[in-house]
Amino acid sequence: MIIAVVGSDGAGKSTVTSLAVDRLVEAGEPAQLVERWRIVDNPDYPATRFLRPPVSDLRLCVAEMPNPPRFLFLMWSIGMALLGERSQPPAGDEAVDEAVGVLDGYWMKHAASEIVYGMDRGWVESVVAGLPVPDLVLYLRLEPEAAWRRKEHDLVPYECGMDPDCGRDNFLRHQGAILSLLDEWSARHGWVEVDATLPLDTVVDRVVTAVRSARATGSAKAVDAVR
Ligand SMILES: Cc1cn([C@H]2C[C@H](O)[C@@H](COP(=O)(O)OP(=O)(O)O)O2)c(=O)[nH]c1=O
Repeated sequence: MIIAVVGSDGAGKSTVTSLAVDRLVEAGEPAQLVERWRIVDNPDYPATRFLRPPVSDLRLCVAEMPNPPRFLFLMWSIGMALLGERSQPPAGDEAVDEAVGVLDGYWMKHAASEIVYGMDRGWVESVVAGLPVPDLVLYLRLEPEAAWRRKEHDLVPYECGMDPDCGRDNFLRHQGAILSLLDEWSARHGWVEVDATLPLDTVVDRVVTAVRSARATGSAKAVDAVR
């Protein structure tokens, strides 16, 4: 089962996903955090051994890539994180149904961002349609102003319309455009919106509840549980 935690930059994807998975694992539940950079220097992913740490350098290299290679790299890396693990049980194994991969981000924010950077929207949407469809998407929704307050001192140009100075106006403009696309996809694909301005504990609780409910009852009922 695949559950994606998505949202624009600063919405809390990494923080919330990591805390939610920790909580599930501590409770003995078969949840696994899936994020793209786990494929680096990790023997569980033998086919990605050509990638070299540190991840901070890889991130810089990605930002320097031209499109469409950059977008394709981002989709390739999350696809590998999801599907390329050596220890994955064979398809059809019961464990496949039981295990929950909780994705930090998946394709959504990057696809939106690359469309804002000028990629053809129809082409981007066709590419992501070829990736595994999540059983549930939890959309941490945060307005750009609130994201700016969280991230003001921790920004990279990629998050700010490639403004090397990471200025406020460019951040707000770029993130506003990303949010519009995410809102549209959320409505179209039936994502479950979680108010990311709620206290962190509450947001984590909602994600944990949704994962448990999805495992126990199937994704449709998990949608009701989190609402
Ligand atoms: C979840 C959360 C994050 N933060 C901070 C932690 C980080 O410095 C920053 C961004 O969080 P992060 O989890 O990195 O967001 P994302 O992965 O969606 O880009 O916001 C808060 O201040 N409050 C919160 O409730």
